[in-house]
Amino acid sequence: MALHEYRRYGRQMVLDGIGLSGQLKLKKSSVLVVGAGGLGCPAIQYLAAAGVGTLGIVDHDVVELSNLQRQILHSDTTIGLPKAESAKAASERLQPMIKVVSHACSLNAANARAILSKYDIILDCTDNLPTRYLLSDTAVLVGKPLVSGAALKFDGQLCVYNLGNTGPCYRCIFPKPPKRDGEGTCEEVGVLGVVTGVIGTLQAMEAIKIITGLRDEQPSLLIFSALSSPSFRTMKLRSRRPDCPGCGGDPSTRDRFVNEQDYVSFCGGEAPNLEETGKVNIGGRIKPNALSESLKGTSPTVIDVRSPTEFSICHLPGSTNVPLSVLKREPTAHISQIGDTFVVCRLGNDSQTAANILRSVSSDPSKVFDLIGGLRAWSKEVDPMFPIY
Ligand SMILES: Nc1ncnc2c1ncn2[C@@H]1O[C@H](COP(=O)(O)OP(=O)(O)OP(=O)(O)O)[C@@H](O)[C@H]1O
Ligand SMILES: [Zn+2]
Repeated sequence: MALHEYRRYGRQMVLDGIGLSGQLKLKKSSVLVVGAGGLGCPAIQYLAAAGVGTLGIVDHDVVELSNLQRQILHSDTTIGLPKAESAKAASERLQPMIKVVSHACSLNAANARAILSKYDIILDCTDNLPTRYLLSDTAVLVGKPLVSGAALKFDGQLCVYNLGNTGPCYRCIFPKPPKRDGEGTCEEVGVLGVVTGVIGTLQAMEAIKIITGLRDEQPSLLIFSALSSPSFRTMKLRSRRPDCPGCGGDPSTRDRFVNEQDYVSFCGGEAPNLEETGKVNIGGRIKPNALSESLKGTSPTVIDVRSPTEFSICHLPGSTNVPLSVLKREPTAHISQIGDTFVVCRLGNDSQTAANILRSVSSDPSKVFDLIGGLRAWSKEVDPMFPIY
């Protein structure tokens, strides 16, 4: 190591358990961060600063304004650029001596093995279940530990899978995709940036512990709830399930298992379009421009099924806030039996559910409409100044 490296890393090299040998291990190591979003940005930042020799960054998305509240390696000037490139440039600014490789592509069953096998440790900083299962299966296949993080609203989770190639994998703990009742993605239900910061930073911590040999091999799941006291809880995890298709059985068949998996449909596929699945009683769906016309001159019932918090940020003039949970309890109280009823939400999913419920109690279901694409589409197509997020 050069003199400037002793200076740069001195504060962590003096720590028992790190020392010169630990710093050299970090320098020789390579970590792949999948997802350069809310979790990936803080993880990349600390791994780069700590001197991890090679960092790989996978992300298929581009930077958007709504990312900047938590995806701290990106900035106004990188909006529109691939996140993998934006994060690479930011980490190179932070630490010019390390090697950063960007993979601006979707990680899928066809490329996961080739990409993961180039690195020592994998960080799952993504936000969707198909990628979580794919990463877990592939990490087992290529024999790498997988440091997995998740964050939503005020809560987060952290777990290291396939630790020492003997620890449980994601499928051992979640043989079926975990149900998140009434919950959605960060985009749907929100997340506090600091929560992703906490979990992403802990993912970097776990990676550093594994590289330097400071991590024991006891599998555990850390649960973080910013609004609870205490905020951190740790649960010991069971060992591998012998019948787990991801890590149990004959290793020679695992490659085929990954190739044959349809990860998206295993996890329930895309958010259902109720109209296509035949669950909408009649075709009472309306596009933003048509709703805009319908609102002119008349004063129909407009029900906004978002939460009161979301409603207080912005809403259509004359609309009434009836959160979906309230509407489900007493649908008849909110239906206009005379004129049209228009139901809106943010992205157009909850309003479909709500409209369906209202149709089932309406004397004329053809007068109940839900706004396609929600208020997000309204802001794009009708009113660009509408401050939806
Ligand atoms: N299979 C995948 N291949 C590559 N990148 C992925 C994959 N799955 C998820 N990602 C990336 O993981 C990141 C997850 O981060 P995060 O949820 O904070 O960002 P986001 O999706 O931009 O957020 P929002 O939900 O607010 O739009 C995203 O940048 C996303 O592009
Ligand atoms: Zn398993």
